[in-house]
Amino acid sequence: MDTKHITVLGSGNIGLSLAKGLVKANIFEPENITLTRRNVAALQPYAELGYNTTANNPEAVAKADIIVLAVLPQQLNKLLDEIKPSLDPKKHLLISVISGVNCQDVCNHLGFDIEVVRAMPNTAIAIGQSMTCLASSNASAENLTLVKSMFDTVGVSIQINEELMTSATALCACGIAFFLRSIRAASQGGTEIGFHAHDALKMAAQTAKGAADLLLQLSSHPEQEIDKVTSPKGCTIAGLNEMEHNGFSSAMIKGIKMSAEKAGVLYKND
Ligand SMILES: NC(=O)C1=CN([C@@H]2O[C@H](COP(=O)(O)OP(=O)(O)OC[C@H]3O[C@@H](n4cnc5c(N)ncnc54)[C@H](OP(=O)(O)O)[C@@H]3O)[C@@H](O)[C@H]2O)C=CC1
Ligand SMILES: O=C(O)[C@@H]1CCC=N1
Repeated sequence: MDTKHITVLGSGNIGLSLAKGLVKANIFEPENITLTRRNVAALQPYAELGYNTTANNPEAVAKADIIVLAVLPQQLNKLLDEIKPSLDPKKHLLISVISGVNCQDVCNHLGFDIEVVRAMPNTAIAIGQSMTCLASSNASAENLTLVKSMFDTVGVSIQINEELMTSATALCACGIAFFLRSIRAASQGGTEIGFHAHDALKMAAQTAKGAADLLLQLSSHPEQEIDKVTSPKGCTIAGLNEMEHNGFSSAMIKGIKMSAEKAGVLYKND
């Protein structure tokens, strides 16, 4: 894989996180990655690390084997118009991390068929801990395997049906923000009951990591693990029930449904 050249068109939050993750996983050298954005000066720290940086999308496409589309949904059509003359369906594989845009939407806008794999990572990709969902309606099995092997080096990936990609966006890509907010809220509670803010945050984050690892390593169900914590007449069940009376689970479920709804219309509304 490291003999290939990968170009990230739209090197913002997720594009840069992906590039950093691929380098950290040792499957690409910065020299084999080109990063683009219009405000190319903002990429100077990456140029100093050996990445190729440019504002010239067609040039960046011409030197790539794999092209990652990582602009906002509302920025996509303009980008596709710009790179269309440089795209070669026989040479290029597109990976789109853009929410709400189908593989067919990309081909329709270009006016020709090109293999597109949709990937929905989250920002933990920068440290090799992403949950990434993959889907395609037109990529070869070989290219899907290639993309899966790439994303498996920067976390865990699964292949899903394309119609579930907006749901995957809500649960996994937006989801990391939901868990971060939960940890922040727990730390705020911790400060109110006596811990300095930096200690409370560290304690809350490690507690959350332990909870996730209990489920991942033991393959157990959350309620099974919760039952082990809630002593009869104890303080855990008192706190948990208070949270539920205030809509804790309901708020998370409603938030995820709202994000999925929004993810489904991000492109269509522009
Ligand atoms: N953030 C996240 O956690 C995730 C985001 N996504 C998806 O990834 C995409 C990007 O999101 P995010 O990284 O948050 O957004 P950002 O705004 O951080 O990144 C988008 C980048 O695209 C650049 N850009 C815009 N137009 C062009 C262009 N014509 N040519 C080259 N670069 C361009 C912008 O820089 P400049 O203005 O300088 O050109 C910017 O750096 C979205 O479609 C989102 O749905 C998917 C999964 C997770
Ligand atoms: O908030 C957003 O729209 C993007 C998509 C998933 C994560 N961030």
